Amino acid sequence: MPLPFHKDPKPATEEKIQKHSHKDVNILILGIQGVGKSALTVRYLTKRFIGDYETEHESLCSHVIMIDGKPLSIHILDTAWKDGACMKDEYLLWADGVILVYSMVDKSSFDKLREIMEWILAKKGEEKVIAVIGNKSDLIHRKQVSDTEATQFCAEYNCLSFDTSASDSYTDVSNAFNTIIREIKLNNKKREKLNKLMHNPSVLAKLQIRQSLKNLAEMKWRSRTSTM
Ligand SMILES: Nc1nc2c(ncn2[C@@H]2O[C@H](COP(=O)(O)OP(=O)(O)OP(=O)(O)O)[C@@H](O)[C@H]2O)c(=O)[nH]1
Repeated sequence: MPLPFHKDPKPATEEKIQKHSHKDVNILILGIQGVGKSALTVRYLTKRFIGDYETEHESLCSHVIMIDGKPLSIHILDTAWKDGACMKDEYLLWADGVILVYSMVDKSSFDKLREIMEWILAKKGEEKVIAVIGNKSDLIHRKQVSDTEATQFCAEYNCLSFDTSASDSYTDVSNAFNTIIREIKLNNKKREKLNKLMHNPSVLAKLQIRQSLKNLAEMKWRSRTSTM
């Protein structure tokens, strides 16, 4: 039976991920193997939890969702970890938002987030919406990551934070994704406004004058200190 959303069965190629309109929302999902990246994506887009997912390749899932009464095209790039090979600059460039997933029952998956986050920051990714999802909250008896650790991490990197169970709660999963998507829309609007402003000739002229005055003041200050 065809899935009620477009899930590309082949690996997501660079060409494919470049095609989307700037009004669409592009989400990159990262995290080590087995944390539930595919389970979360499928749960959000189809409401279903299948249990077994293809793990070899990354895949691009495209879907039109209704958010706040309006349709919106979203594209989710569900990556395959492969020792971090999925941390590709072009993926980050493509994304409007990044979701980092760890499993609450695997401390090493949480520890890995710091490395991923540092890579994102090194590539100036802080302009994007970044969210952390702690998945498998249904396995509370096997929990290895405390709430304090997760809260501290998200506060340190100023990112959104969610707990989910892809297997048990569609509501938690959809709440996490919808909140992230709303944040992305807001962020994209702000960036668009700033972009327009920076291309406005009168604003550009004002900025150039301000820079020239600053340079002049610096020159005066330097010549005064060299004669002292
Ligand atoms: N109990 C429980 N199991 C889950 C949950 N989410 C995913 N799983 C299971 O965890 C395993 C891995 O899930 P995937 O969605 O394939 O994880 P992934 O991060 O996409 O893994 P890779 O594709 O290998 O990178 C599967 O057996 C899922 O059924 C959850 O919330 N609770």
